[in-house]
Amino acid sequence: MTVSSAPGKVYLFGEHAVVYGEPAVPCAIERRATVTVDARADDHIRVQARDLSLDGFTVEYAGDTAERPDVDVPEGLVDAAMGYIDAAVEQARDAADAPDAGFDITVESEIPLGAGLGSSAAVVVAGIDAATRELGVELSKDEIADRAYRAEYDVQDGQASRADTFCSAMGGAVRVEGDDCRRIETPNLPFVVGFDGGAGDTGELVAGVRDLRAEYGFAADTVESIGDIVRAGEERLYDADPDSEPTADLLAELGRLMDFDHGLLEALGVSSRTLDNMVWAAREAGAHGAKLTGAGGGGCIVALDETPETRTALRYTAECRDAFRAELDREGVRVESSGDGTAAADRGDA
Ligand SMILES: Nc1ncnc2c1ncn2[C@@H]1O[C@H](COP(=O)(O)OP(=O)(O)OP(=O)(O)O)[C@@H](O)[C@H]1O
Ligand SMILES: C[C@@](O)(CCO)CC(=O)[O-]
Ligand SMILES: [Mg+2]
Repeated sequence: MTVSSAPGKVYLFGEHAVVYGEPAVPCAIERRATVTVDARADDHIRVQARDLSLDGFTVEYAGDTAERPDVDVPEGLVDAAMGYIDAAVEQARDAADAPDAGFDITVESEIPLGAGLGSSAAVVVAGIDAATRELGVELSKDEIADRAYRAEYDVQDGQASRADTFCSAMGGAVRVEGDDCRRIETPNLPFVVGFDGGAGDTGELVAGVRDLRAEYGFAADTVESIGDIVRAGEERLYDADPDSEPTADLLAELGRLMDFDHGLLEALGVSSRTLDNMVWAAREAGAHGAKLTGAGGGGCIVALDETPETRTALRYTAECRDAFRAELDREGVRVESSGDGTAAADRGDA
């Protein structure tokens, strides 16, 4: 049995525009998806995903033929869920040259689904890590990030950037521009997350921006302007001392750019009334800046505030279901236990 976990993320800025080759800066946060994988003697895949709905479900199938004895959730949801896990299994089989490998898989997660915190990337990254280790293959973090990207790309019909999967695999703050992915050192940024209890469909939201961009030059300009915001923000990050607390100037400037980014995302049609209300509640509470994170449509906002004020204000905001401080995760994917159940040693970066 092998257990691996991987973190979710928030976007400091750059989501959506990153799909069209602009840079983005996502940051891994200390909320994890944990995937337990047990090799089977046959080629069946059995999945338990209790967080996927209120009831959770179990699916067992072999090859392409789904047999769903215990399913009590809508079929579309099952298909959506199985897409990411299937794709992770395919990547692991390919990496280990074991096309007929079967697994019992359990997914547990602290990351709300479809809420902009990268639950899909975390599940895929942890799943590929656990399944390949279970087959005796140890991939570097870079290889896991690459295979996880291919899995998300397939499930999202070619509409995915490398940002979420690279960030989840490597941990920390990262910068992604097309195929160029790197870690960047930043001071500890005081992220506060507000969650409206809802979700957005990443594929649909990305398709909406793609259509707007194709129809209107000014929508394409808006996407480019998001890239300009990221370029301005990263200059400030490179100037900052990663080993010190962020200065008031840095927080003020990053916050201003986050506000600007949210305005442009709103213009591109990916915000919602509840996300906007949480953004305004955070700003009025004194946050340096606030924006939606991830695909949008519903789910989470991220604000910058080193005090408890924003969190408290969000908790008193009607549209907000949950508000929490999100610490930067600097570790990325990690193995929790493998083989005989002993905690495995840390693996170095590739
Ligand atoms: N705990 C889980 N168990 C099983 N599947 C999960 C779990 N968490 C996420 N997933 C898979 O990820 C899908 C959600 O991915 P989606 O990309 O739509 O949202 P997200 O990754 O949470 O947000 P974003 O991409 O905006 O950051 C779910 O439909 C499911 O297929
Ligand atoms: C909306 C998007 O930019 C981020 C989703 O978390 C899509 C992607 O990068 O694949
Ligand atoms: Mg996702």
